[in-house]
Amino acid sequence: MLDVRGLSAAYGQHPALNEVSLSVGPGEIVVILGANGAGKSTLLRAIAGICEGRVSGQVMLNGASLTALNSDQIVEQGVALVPEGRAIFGDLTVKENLLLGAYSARARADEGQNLERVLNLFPKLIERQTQIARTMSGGEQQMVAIGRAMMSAPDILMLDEPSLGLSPLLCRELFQNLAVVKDLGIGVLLVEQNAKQSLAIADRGYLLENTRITREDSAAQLRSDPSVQKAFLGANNTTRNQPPPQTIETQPVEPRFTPGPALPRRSAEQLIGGSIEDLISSASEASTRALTSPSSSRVKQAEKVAQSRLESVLKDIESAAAAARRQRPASRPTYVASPSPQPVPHEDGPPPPVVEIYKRPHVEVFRRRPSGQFERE
Ligand SMILES: Nc1ncnc2c1ncn2[C@@H]1O[C@H](COP(=O)(O)OP(=O)(O)OP(=O)(O)O)[C@@H](O)[C@H]1O
Repeated sequence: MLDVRGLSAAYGQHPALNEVSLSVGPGEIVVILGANGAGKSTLLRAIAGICEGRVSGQVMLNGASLTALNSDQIVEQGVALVPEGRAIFGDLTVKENLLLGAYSARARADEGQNLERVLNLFPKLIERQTQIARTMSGGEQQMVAIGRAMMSAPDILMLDEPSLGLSPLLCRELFQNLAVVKDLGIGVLLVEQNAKQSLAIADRGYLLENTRITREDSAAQLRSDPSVQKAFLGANNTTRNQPPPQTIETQPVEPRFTPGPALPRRSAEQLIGGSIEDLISSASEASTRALTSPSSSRVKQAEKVAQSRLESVLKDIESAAAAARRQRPASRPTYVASPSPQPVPHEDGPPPPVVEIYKRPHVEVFRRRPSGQFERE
């Protein structure tokens, strides 16, 4: 049983989650509904220990606290997250992606059994195990992402907008698969904008509005509630995919909760559960294999066509720029740099707020050589 008590998160001065409490039982599907920016992804990331902001509150799994643990330890305890956008390793094969999910000690011993369970859940992956993941369709990639999370043998599976970008047919298939995950006794915490299909398979749901839980109810009650229908189920729907109904605060905001210690950050190697070097050499091997496969001449042909299209677009841009230069007036206004940046005056009121963005600072770039090998830049 996952039990979240008073979970809050903030990015600098910007509160993203306020005193959120919820629970997910074994074999239960719980859906979180909310408009864009309500704090849904922050909630899942905070539970998984990967929120970049300041987090406070309690997260318990089967009575044990996860609050002070890092994300690897949280996976080890039995909570897995399928993040928004899937985040699979595109240059690795399907099987390599799945096996990366079994890096935790709790899953390693039963790797074979877990793989069998995933392939039973997604039979389409059986004959695709050696396929390079990025060459698969969006729906198939989503299966790989969920399969990878399932390889960690979780008690709780969290999914962030898994239906995003999928066709209606693939959406239906995805939600049917989640119902099978539930039948395995795994608790599912699902963030979705597809309220109709998610409420159809869910047991309970929470409404998250403007950083706070405003309602908890059975999925059946939520489905039949006119206000939920209006907001999330398409009846005069005006809020789905719209910004949350909050006014933008232009003054510094007082924190509305007591900040606790930040959850520990993780290195990239902790994230993937192995060394970057091993991952790169595995990616190199996969990519070399792909280039030397019988279809590689077709790939080269396609690359040539793309290259010549790119060159012709660049030529068009250059000639347009040359034409613009010829038409430019002889004398141009002179700009004098001001000593310090001044806020831009805003005709209708105060200037827009400054939004702080928190990102991981470390980026490494790898170049793929024509041979298919990857090298660090
Ligand atoms: N890394 C970050 N740095 C700064 N602000 C952030 C960061 N991540 C999220 N936010 C802000 O926190 C708020 C909640 O974002 P979050 O992604 O949790 O919302 P959401 O409900 O998942 O939205 P969506 O449905 O659009 O994905 C938003 O105002 C967002 O701009």
